[in-house]
Amino acid sequence: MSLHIEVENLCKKFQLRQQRAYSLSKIIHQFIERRAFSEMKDFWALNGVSFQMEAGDSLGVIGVNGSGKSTLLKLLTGTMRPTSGRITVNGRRSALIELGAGFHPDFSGRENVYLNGMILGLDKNQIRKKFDEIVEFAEIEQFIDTPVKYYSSGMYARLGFAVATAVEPEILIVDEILAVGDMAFQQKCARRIEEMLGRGISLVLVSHGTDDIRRICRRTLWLHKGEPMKLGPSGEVLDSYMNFMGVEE
Ligand SMILES: Nc1ncnc2c1ncn2[C@@H]1O[C@H](COP(=O)(O)OP(=O)(O)OP(=O)(O)O)[C@@H](O)[C@H]1O
Repeated sequence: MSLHIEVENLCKKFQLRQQRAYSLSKIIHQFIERRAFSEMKDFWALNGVSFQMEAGDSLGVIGVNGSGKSTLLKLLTGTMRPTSGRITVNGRRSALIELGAGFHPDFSGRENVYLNGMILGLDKNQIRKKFDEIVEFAEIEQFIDTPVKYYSSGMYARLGFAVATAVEPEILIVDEILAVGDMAFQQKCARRIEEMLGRGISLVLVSHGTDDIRRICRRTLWLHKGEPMKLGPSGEVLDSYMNFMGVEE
């Protein structure tokens, strides 16, 4: 089996500006002397993450707010570079990590399908062939010629998901975004993802909805403050995570 994703000791450091806690007289003194009120501090958003994914593999990523999940996805999509470590992605990626990312608010749904499809690597003809299927999946026939700035967040997510999955990626990277759709749509997305996995794509899915991860993802990576806490079969990792969080299913 070919390796779709290889991540080795991945680290991402940010520089965080820290305001110094000073008295007012000190602040005035600093200001007069034109000295900085703040200093930069290193902050590791991701520290030593490693995993491999084969074709057809699925990885869930969980963790509390600020644990580094989105940072990992940005590194996987190539929109951010690691501070150290290695990341190799073999295959056409399609990412849904920001609501309506790549959508132009003033363009209609139809125009955005073409724009987005082209960004994701299809030509005009290929998009034309898939157009009806995309609109039908998104269930927004009635609004397809309306500028997307008038869409609800659910409609944005539907169209974004429909386009991102219609381009037949080899690697699908999905952030929390599915959570904005209603339950029926979430189930429809989950079914489409399962079909795609059956065809051999790889999936990285970030979700706070542990049910989705348990159902869809073979393995799960639990991040905490940027550190990999546990990586293994989803059931085991999710049980440890819930235990750690003190929540019962
Ligand atoms: N560009 C940036 N500059 C500085 N710090 C950043 C930057 N991006 C993220 N961080 C910090 O890195 C940490 C991890 O952020 P990240 O968005 O990856 O977390 P997350 O697990 O996706 O959180 P959430 O569940 O809230 O979406 C956070 O503390 C965040 O403040």
